[in-house]
Amino acid sequence: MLQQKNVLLFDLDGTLVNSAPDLALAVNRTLKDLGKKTFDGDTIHHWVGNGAKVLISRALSGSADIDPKLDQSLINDALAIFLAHYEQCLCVESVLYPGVKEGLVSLKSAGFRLAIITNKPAVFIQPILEGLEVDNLFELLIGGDTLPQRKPDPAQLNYALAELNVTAEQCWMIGDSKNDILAAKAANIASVGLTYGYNYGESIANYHPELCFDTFAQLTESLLAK
Ligand SMILES: O=C(O)COP(=O)(O)O
Ligand SMILES: [Mg+2]
Repeated sequence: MLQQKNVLLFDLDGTLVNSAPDLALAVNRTLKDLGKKTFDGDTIHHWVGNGAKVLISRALSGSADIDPKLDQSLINDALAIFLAHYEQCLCVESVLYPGVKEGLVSLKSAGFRLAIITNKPAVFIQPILEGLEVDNLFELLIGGDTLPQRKPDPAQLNYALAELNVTAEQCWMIGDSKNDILAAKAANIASVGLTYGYNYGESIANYHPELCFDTFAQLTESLLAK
């Protein structure tokens, strides 16, 4: 059953790239510029997953639950400052998770078509892939601002199906967050949960992806298995 699917839709942050340290660096530089309290990396890590605006709104709220009284103009100013800082530190501490580069290369050589669907702003995808030397493997890059909707909405996944001219049955959506699994289910795409990334401190298995792996090497091995 696994080998009948030949399209792999990958989430980026927490799935291919451990990007939380650089996101935390940019968040804290932003908070410092605004004269606000900064946070440790572990706290910020739990706020990653819904794109840049939600991340900075959580940081301004000091909580995963965004303060409904937050001023919209403060959010917009903080977002602009954050984006400028993040652009300067995309690959300072960010690394591919173990087994990702070898896994992607062998999956592509085995005939799988690869795409990225992330909630991260699209402008950062290519520079990060270049910085980590995996930029020539993907056919399609979809960011959190490519469409008005973001995961867990299925719109980015449905858009990918149309762009790649494939059916939902041909694809796996592979991610670390409930947003990936919920979007996949809403698009009728089978999903794989990876347990090492960012899921707000919760087990990804709670969202019932079809498959679950603890390492990228295990994922690669399963997909390549006859
Ligand atoms: O940057 C984010 O908020 C999440 O990005 P992801 O969708 O690649 O996990
Ligand atoms: Mg992710």
